[in-house]
Amino acid sequence: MSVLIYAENAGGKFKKSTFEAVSYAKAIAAQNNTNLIAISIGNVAADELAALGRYGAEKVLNVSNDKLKNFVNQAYASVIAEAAKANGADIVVLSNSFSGRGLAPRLGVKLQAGVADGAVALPEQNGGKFTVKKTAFSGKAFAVVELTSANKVIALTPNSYKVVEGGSAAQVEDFNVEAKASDFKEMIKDIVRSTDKVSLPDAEIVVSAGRGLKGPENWGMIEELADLLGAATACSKPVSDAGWRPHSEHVGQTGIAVSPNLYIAIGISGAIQHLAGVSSSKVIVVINKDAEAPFFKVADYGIVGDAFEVLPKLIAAVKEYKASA
Ligand SMILES: Cc1cc2nc3c(=O)[nH]c(=O)nc-3n(C[C@H](O)[C@H](O)[C@H](O)COP(=O)(O)OP(=O)(O)OC[C@H]3O[C@@H](n4cnc5c(N)ncnc54)[C@H](O)[C@@H]3O)c2cc1C
Repeated sequence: MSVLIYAENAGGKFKKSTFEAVSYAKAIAAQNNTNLIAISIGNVAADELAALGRYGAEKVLNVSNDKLKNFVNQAYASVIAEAAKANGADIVVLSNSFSGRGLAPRLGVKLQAGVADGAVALPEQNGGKFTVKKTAFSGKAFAVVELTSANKVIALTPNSYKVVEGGSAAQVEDFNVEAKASDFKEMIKDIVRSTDKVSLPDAEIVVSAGRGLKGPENWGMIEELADLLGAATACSKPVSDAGWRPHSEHVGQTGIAVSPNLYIAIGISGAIQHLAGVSSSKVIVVINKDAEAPFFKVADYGIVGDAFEVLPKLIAAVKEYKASA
Protein backbone atom coordinates (compact mmCIF):
# COMPACT_ATOMS: atom_id res chain seq x y z
CA MET A 1 0.00 0.00 0.00
CA SER A 2 1.12 3.57 -0.69
CA VAL A 3 -0.35 6.99 -1.45
CA LEU A 4 0.14 8.60 -4.87
CA ILE A 5 -0.21 12.34 -5.37
CA TYR A 6 -0.55 13.86 -8.85
CA ALA A 7 1.61 17.00 -8.70
CA GLU A 8 0.09 19.41 -11.20
CA ASN A 9 2.32 22.06 -12.74
CA ALA A 10 1.60 25.24 -14.65
CA GLY A 11 4.23 26.02 -17.29
CA GLY A 12 6.82 23.81 -15.56
CA LYS A 13 6.28 25.24 -12.06
CA PHE A 14 4.28 23.68 -9.26
CA LYS A 15 1.45 25.78 -7.88
CA LYS A 16 0.59 26.45 -4.23
CA SER A 17 -2.44 24.16 -4.61
CA THR A 18 -0.01 21.36 -5.54
CA PHE A 19 2.02 21.91 -2.36
CA GLU A 20 -1.24 21.83 -0.39
CA ALA A 21 -2.21 18.54 -2.06
CA VAL A 22 1.25 17.02 -1.42
CA SER A 23 1.08 18.10 2.27
CA TYR A 24 -2.44 16.66 2.52
CA ALA A 25 -1.38 13.38 0.85
CA LYS A 26 1.60 13.16 3.22
CA ALA A 27 -0.77 13.43 6.19
CA ILE A 28 -2.89 10.59 4.72
CA ALA A 29 0.26 8.49 4.19
CA ALA A 30 1.21 9.15 7.84
CA GLN A 31 -2.31 8.15 8.98
CA ASN A 32 -1.78 4.84 7.19
CA ASN A 33 1.86 4.35 8.09
CA THR A 34 2.91 4.24 4.47
CA ASN A 35 5.00 6.18 2.00
CA LEU A 36 4.07 9.01 -0.36
CA ILE A 37 4.95 8.93 -4.05
CA ALA A 38 4.35 11.90 -6.35
CA ILE A 39 3.86 11.81 -10.10
CA SER A 40 4.57 14.79 -12.34
CA ILE A 41 3.66 14.94 -16.03
CA GLY A 42 5.20 17.46 -18.42
CA ASN A 43 8.44 19.40 -18.54
CA VAL A 44 9.46 20.19 -14.98
CA ALA A 45 13.08 20.84 -13.97
CA ALA A 46 14.80 18.19 -11.83
CA ASP A 47 15.34 20.52 -8.85
CA GLU A 48 11.67 21.57 -8.91
CA LEU A 49 10.69 17.88 -8.88
CA ALA A 50 13.07 17.03 -6.04
CA ALA A 51 11.71 20.00 -4.04
CA LEU A 52 8.41 18.13 -3.67
CA GLY A 53 10.28 16.23 -0.95
CA ARG A 54 10.01 19.36 1.20
CA TYR A 55 6.26 18.76 1.42
CA GLY A 56 6.57 15.05 2.14
CA ALA A 57 7.00 13.16 -1.16
CA GLU A 58 9.69 10.50 -0.80
CA LYS A 59 9.85 9.64 -4.48
CA VAL A 60 8.79 11.59 -7.58
CA LEU A 61 7.90 9.78 -10.81
CA ASN A 62 8.72 12.05 -13.72
CA VAL A 63 6.81 11.58 -16.97
CA SER A 64 8.36 13.76 -19.64
CA ASN A 65 6.91 12.17 -22.77
CA ASP A 66 6.63 14.88 -25.45
CA LYS A 67 3.06 13.89 -26.32
CA LEU A 68 2.08 14.64 -22.73
CA LYS A 69 3.60 18.11 -22.65
CA ASN A 70 0.12 19.70 -22.59
CA PHE A 71 -2.73 18.47 -20.43
CA VAL A 72 -4.84 15.73 -22.06
CA ASN A 73 -7.51 14.45 -19.67
CA GLN A 74 -7.79 10.85 -20.83
CA ALA A 75 -4.05 10.34 -21.40
CA TYR A 76 -3.05 11.88 -18.06
CA ALA A 77 -5.64 9.71 -16.29
CA SER A 78 -4.19 6.59 -17.98
CA VAL A 79 -0.64 7.50 -16.91
CA ILE A 80 -1.64 8.25 -13.31
CA ALA A 81 -3.66 5.02 -13.11
CA GLU A 82 -0.69 3.03 -14.46
CA ALA A 83 1.60 4.66 -11.90
CA ALA A 84 -0.86 3.83 -9.10
CA LYS A 85 -0.98 0.19 -10.20
CA ALA A 86 2.80 -0.09 -10.66
CA ASN A 87 3.43 1.34 -7.18
CA GLY A 88 0.66 -0.41 -5.30
CA ALA A 89 -0.99 2.91 -4.47
CA ASP A 90 -4.53 2.45 -3.24
CA ILE A 91 -5.12 6.13 -2.45
CA VAL A 92 -4.62 8.70 -5.22
CA VAL A 93 -4.74 12.38 -4.26
CA LEU A 94 -4.96 15.36 -6.59
CA SER A 95 -5.95 18.98 -6.44
CA ASN A 96 -9.61 19.72 -7.23
CA SER A 97 -8.44 22.16 -9.90
CA PHE A 98 -9.82 22.45 -13.43
CA SER A 99 -7.62 19.49 -14.48
CA GLY A 100 -8.24 17.60 -11.24
CA ARG A 101 -12.00 17.78 -11.74
CA GLY A 102 -11.57 16.09 -15.13
CA LEU A 103 -9.10 13.49 -13.86
CA ALA A 104 -10.81 12.34 -10.66
CA PRO A 105 -13.81 10.55 -12.22
CA ARG A 106 -11.64 9.04 -14.97
CA LEU A 107 -9.26 7.70 -12.34
CA GLY A 108 -12.26 6.39 -10.42
CA VAL A 109 -13.25 4.30 -13.45
CA LYS A 110 -9.73 3.14 -14.30
CA LEU A 111 -8.92 2.12 -10.73
CA GLN A 112 -12.42 0.94 -9.77
CA ALA A 113 -12.11 3.49 -6.98
CA GLY A 114 -14.57 5.50 -4.92
CA VAL A 115 -14.08 9.22 -5.56
CA ALA A 116 -14.32 12.11 -3.08
CA ASP A 117 -13.95 15.29 -5.13
CA GLY A 118 -13.89 18.68 -3.46
CA ALA A 119 -12.46 17.29 -0.19
CA VAL A 120 -11.99 19.95 2.49
CA ALA A 121 -10.51 17.93 5.36
CA LEU A 122 -8.36 14.90 6.04
CA PRO A 123 -10.18 11.57 5.84
CA GLU A 124 -11.42 10.06 9.10
CA GLN A 125 -10.51 6.41 9.45
CA ASN A 126 -12.40 4.84 12.35
CA GLY A 127 -13.46 1.24 12.83
CA GLY A 128 -12.60 0.30 9.26
CA LYS A 129 -14.64 3.22 7.87
CA PHE A 130 -12.98 5.73 5.57
CA THR A 131 -14.95 8.98 5.38
CA VAL A 132 -14.13 12.29 3.71
CA LYS A 133 -15.75 15.70 4.21
CA LYS A 134 -16.32 17.39 0.86
CA THR A 135 -18.28 20.21 -0.69
CA ALA A 136 -21.66 19.32 -2.20
CA PHE A 137 -24.26 21.02 -4.41
CA SER A 138 -21.71 23.35 -6.08
CA GLY A 139 -20.28 24.41 -2.73
CA LYS A 140 -23.65 25.21 -1.13
CA ALA A 141 -23.26 22.45 1.47
CA PHE A 142 -20.84 19.89 2.87
CA ALA A 143 -21.25 16.13 2.67
CA VAL A 144 -19.39 13.40 4.50
CA VAL A 145 -18.95 10.47 2.12
CA GLU A 146 -17.76 6.99 2.97
CA LEU A 147 -15.41 5.36 0.46
CA THR A 148 -15.94 1.62 0.73
CA SER A 149 -13.83 0.53 -2.27
CA ALA A 150 -10.28 -0.78 -1.84
CA ASN A 151 -8.92 2.00 -4.08
CA LYS A 152 -9.76 5.62 -3.36
CA VAL A 153 -9.39 8.90 -5.25
CA ILE A 154 -9.49 12.18 -3.33
CA ALA A 155 -9.46 15.62 -4.99
CA LEU A 156 -8.59 18.36 -2.49
CA THR A 157 -10.28 21.78 -2.72
CA PRO A 158 -7.53 24.42 -3.13
CA ASN A 159 -6.98 26.59 -0.04
CA SER A 160 -8.60 24.09 2.32
CA TYR A 161 -5.42 22.45 3.67
CA LYS A 162 -2.27 24.20 4.78
CA VAL A 163 1.12 23.77 3.13
CA VAL A 164 3.39 21.84 5.51
CA GLU A 165 7.13 21.99 4.92
CA GLY A 166 9.85 20.00 6.61
CA GLY A 167 11.05 17.09 4.47
CA SER A 168 14.21 16.83 2.41
CA ALA A 169 14.75 16.45 -1.35
CA ALA A 170 12.82 13.60 -2.97
CA GLN A 171 14.36 10.94 -5.16
CA VAL A 172 13.35 11.55 -8.80
CA GLU A 173 12.80 8.64 -11.22
CA ASP A 174 11.69 8.57 -14.84
CA PHE A 175 8.38 6.81 -15.35
CA ASN A 176 7.69 5.73 -18.90
CA VAL A 177 4.29 4.70 -20.14
CA GLU A 178 3.38 3.83 -23.70
CA ALA A 179 0.92 6.56 -24.74
CA LYS A 180 -2.12 4.95 -26.43
CA ALA A 181 -3.56 6.65 -29.55
CA SER A 182 -7.09 6.18 -28.14
CA ASP A 183 -6.18 8.49 -25.24
CA PHE A 184 -5.64 11.42 -27.58
CA LYS A 185 -9.09 11.84 -29.10
CA GLU A 186 -9.30 15.35 -27.63
CA MET A 187 -6.23 17.52 -27.40
CA ILE A 188 -5.41 21.07 -26.36
CA LYS A 189 -3.83 22.73 -29.38
CA ASP A 190 -2.97 26.05 -27.86
CA ILE A 191 -3.25 27.86 -24.53
CA VAL A 192 -4.00 31.57 -24.73
CA ARG A 193 -3.76 33.27 -21.36
CA SER A 194 -6.51 35.85 -20.86
CA THR A 195 -4.39 38.16 -18.72
CA ASP A 196 -0.97 38.49 -17.14
CA LYS A 197 -2.51 39.31 -13.79
CA VAL A 198 -3.16 36.98 -10.84
CA SER A 199 -4.93 33.79 -11.98
CA LEU A 200 -8.45 33.70 -10.53
CA PRO A 201 -8.69 30.01 -9.48
CA ASP A 202 -5.34 30.25 -7.63
CA ALA A 203 -5.77 33.72 -6.13
CA GLU A 204 -5.39 34.22 -2.38
CA ILE A 205 -7.41 37.44 -2.56
CA VAL A 206 -10.29 38.13 -4.96
CA VAL A 207 -11.93 41.52 -5.52
CA SER A 208 -15.29 40.87 -7.17
CA ALA A 209 -18.02 43.21 -8.34
CA GLY A 210 -21.57 42.98 -9.60
CA ARG A 211 -24.32 44.93 -11.24
CA GLY A 212 -24.20 47.46 -8.42
CA LEU A 213 -21.17 48.96 -10.19
CA LYS A 214 -23.58 50.25 -12.89
CA GLY A 215 -21.28 49.87 -15.90
CA PRO A 216 -17.87 48.75 -17.21
CA GLU A 217 -16.52 52.30 -17.00
CA ASN A 218 -16.51 51.97 -13.19
CA TRP A 219 -14.17 48.98 -13.00
CA GLY A 220 -11.12 51.22 -12.61
CA MET A 221 -11.71 51.28 -8.82
CA ILE A 222 -12.04 47.47 -8.73
CA GLU A 223 -8.77 47.02 -10.64
CA GLU A 224 -7.00 49.59 -8.50
CA LEU A 225 -8.03 47.86 -5.28
CA ALA A 226 -7.09 44.46 -6.74
CA ASP A 227 -3.66 45.74 -7.82
CA LEU A 228 -3.00 47.20 -4.38
CA LEU A 229 -3.92 43.92 -2.68
CA GLY A 230 -2.22 41.64 -5.24
CA ALA A 231 -5.68 40.21 -5.90
CA ALA A 232 -7.47 38.73 -8.90
CA THR A 233 -10.62 40.42 -10.19
CA ALA A 234 -13.93 38.58 -10.56
CA CYS A 235 -17.55 39.41 -11.29
CA SER A 236 -21.12 38.13 -11.13
CA LYS A 237 -22.73 36.39 -14.09
CA PRO A 238 -24.93 39.29 -15.30
CA VAL A 239 -21.81 41.45 -15.46
CA SER A 240 -20.01 39.06 -17.80
CA ASP A 241 -23.24 38.34 -19.72
CA ALA A 242 -23.55 42.08 -20.38
CA GLY A 243 -19.99 42.13 -21.69
CA TRP A 244 -18.81 44.51 -18.93
CA ARG A 245 -16.13 41.95 -17.98
CA PRO A 246 -14.74 38.83 -19.68
CA HIS A 247 -16.42 35.48 -19.02
CA SER A 248 -13.16 34.22 -17.53
CA GLU A 249 -13.99 36.42 -14.47
CA HIS A 250 -17.48 35.04 -13.87
CA VAL A 251 -17.66 33.15 -10.57
CA GLY A 252 -20.47 31.00 -9.27
CA GLN A 253 -22.40 27.87 -10.04
CA THR A 254 -22.04 28.30 -13.79
CA GLY A 255 -18.65 30.00 -13.63
CA ILE A 256 -15.39 29.48 -11.78
CA ALA A 257 -15.43 28.23 -8.18
CA VAL A 258 -12.93 30.08 -6.01
CA SER A 259 -11.77 29.50 -2.44
CA PRO A 260 -9.42 32.38 -1.63
CA ASN A 261 -8.37 33.51 1.83
CA LEU A 262 -10.24 36.77 1.24
CA TYR A 263 -13.21 37.44 -1.08
CA ILE A 264 -14.39 41.05 -1.33
CA ALA A 265 -17.84 41.31 -2.94
CA ILE A 266 -18.86 44.77 -4.09
CA GLY A 267 -22.36 45.54 -5.37
CA ILE A 268 -23.27 41.84 -5.62
CA SER A 269 -26.60 40.74 -4.16
CA GLY A 270 -25.45 37.26 -3.09
CA ALA A 271 -27.83 35.09 -5.11
CA ILE A 272 -27.48 31.39 -4.30
CA GLN A 273 -25.93 30.69 -7.72
CA HIS A 274 -23.19 33.25 -7.01
CA LEU A 275 -22.59 31.98 -3.47
CA ALA A 276 -22.17 28.44 -4.84
CA GLY A 277 -18.84 29.45 -6.32
CA VAL A 278 -17.48 31.54 -3.45
CA SER A 279 -18.81 30.16 -0.17
CA SER A 280 -15.67 28.19 0.63
CA SER A 281 -13.67 31.44 0.79
CA LYS A 282 -12.01 31.79 4.21
CA VAL A 283 -13.10 35.39 4.87
CA ILE A 284 -15.88 37.18 2.98
CA VAL A 285 -16.25 40.97 3.01
CA VAL A 286 -19.41 42.44 1.50
CA ILE A 287 -19.97 46.02 0.41
CA ASN A 288 -23.58 46.70 -0.57
CA LYS A 289 -25.89 49.67 -0.16
CA ASP A 290 -28.84 47.41 0.71
CA ALA A 291 -28.60 46.17 4.31
CA GLU A 292 -31.04 43.36 3.37
CA ALA A 293 -28.82 41.99 0.56
CA PRO A 294 -28.57 38.18 1.05
CA PHE A 295 -24.75 38.30 0.78
CA PHE A 296 -24.57 39.80 4.29
CA LYS A 297 -25.88 36.50 5.72
CA VAL A 298 -22.66 34.71 4.73
CA ALA A 299 -20.30 37.67 5.24
CA ASP A 300 -17.61 37.76 7.92
CA TYR A 301 -17.44 41.56 7.60
CA GLY A 302 -19.97 43.83 5.95
CA ILE A 303 -20.13 47.48 4.98
CA VAL A 304 -23.59 48.87 4.27
CA GLY A 305 -22.86 51.74 1.95
CA ASP A 306 -22.61 53.05 -1.59
CA ALA A 307 -19.68 51.43 -3.39
CA PHE A 308 -18.91 54.76 -5.07
CA GLU A 309 -18.31 56.31 -1.64
CA VAL A 310 -16.84 53.31 0.20
CA LEU A 311 -14.33 52.15 -2.43
CA PRO A 312 -12.34 55.41 -2.79
CA LYS A 313 -12.02 55.50 1.02
CA LEU A 314 -10.97 51.84 1.16
CA ILE A 315 -8.40 52.37 -1.59
CA ALA A 316 -7.00 55.43 0.20
CA ALA A 317 -6.82 53.49 3.48
CA VAL A 318 -4.97 50.57 1.85
CA LYS A 319 -2.51 53.01 0.23
CA GLU A 320 -1.94 54.73 3.55
CA TYR A 321 -1.40 51.41 5.31
CA LYS A 322 1.04 50.21 2.64
CA ALA A 323 2.96 53.48 2.78
CA SER A 324 3.35 53.20 6.56
CA ALA A 325 4.12 49.45 6.65
C1 LIG B 1 -29.19 28.61 -13.63
C2 LIG B 1 -28.58 29.87 -13.15
C3 LIG B 1 -27.22 29.92 -12.96
C4 LIG B 1 -26.62 31.10 -12.50
N1 LIG B 1 -25.27 31.11 -12.30
C5 LIG B 1 -24.72 32.22 -11.77
C6 LIG B 1 -23.32 32.27 -11.48
O1 LIG B 1 -22.60 31.30 -11.72
N2 LIG B 1 -22.82 33.39 -10.95
C7 LIG B 1 -23.57 34.50 -10.68
O2 LIG B 1 -23.04 35.51 -10.19
N3 LIG B 1 -24.89 34.48 -10.95
C8 LIG B 1 -25.47 33.39 -11.50
N4 LIG B 1 -26.80 33.39 -11.78
C9 LIG B 1 -27.53 34.67 -11.65
C10 LIG B 1 -27.95 34.95 -10.19
O3 LIG B 1 -29.18 34.32 -9.92
C11 LIG B 1 -28.09 36.45 -9.95
O4 LIG B 1 -29.03 36.97 -10.86
C12 LIG B 1 -26.81 37.23 -10.10
O5 LIG B 1 -25.80 36.65 -9.30
C13 LIG B 1 -27.00 38.66 -9.68
O6 LIG B 1 -25.87 39.43 -9.98
P1 LIG B 1 -25.56 40.76 -9.19
O7 LIG B 1 -25.58 40.46 -7.73
O8 LIG B 1 -24.35 41.36 -9.79
O9 LIG B 1 -26.78 41.71 -9.62
P2 LIG B 1 -28.07 42.15 -8.82
O10 LIG B 1 -28.87 41.00 -8.36
O11 LIG B 1 -28.74 43.16 -9.70
O12 LIG B 1 -27.51 42.85 -7.51
C14 LIG B 1 -26.82 44.06 -7.51
C15 LIG B 1 -26.51 44.40 -6.07
O13 LIG B 1 -25.78 45.60 -6.03
C16 LIG B 1 -26.26 46.39 -4.96
N5 LIG B 1 -25.96 47.78 -5.32
C17 LIG B 1 -26.56 48.54 -6.26
N6 LIG B 1 -25.98 49.76 -6.33
C18 LIG B 1 -24.97 49.76 -5.41
C19 LIG B 1 -24.01 50.70 -4.99
N7 LIG B 1 -23.95 51.92 -5.56
N8 LIG B 1 -23.16 50.36 -4.01
C20 LIG B 1 -23.20 49.13 -3.41
N9 LIG B 1 -24.11 48.20 -3.77
C21 LIG B 1 -24.96 48.49 -4.75
C22 LIG B 1 -27.72 46.10 -4.86
O14 LIG B 1 -28.20 46.39 -3.55
C23 LIG B 1 -27.75 44.61 -5.18
O15 LIG B 1 -27.63 43.83 -4.00
C24 LIG B 1 -27.42 32.25 -12.24
C25 LIG B 1 -28.80 32.17 -12.43
C26 LIG B 1 -29.37 31.01 -12.87
C27 LIG B 1 -30.85 30.96 -13.04
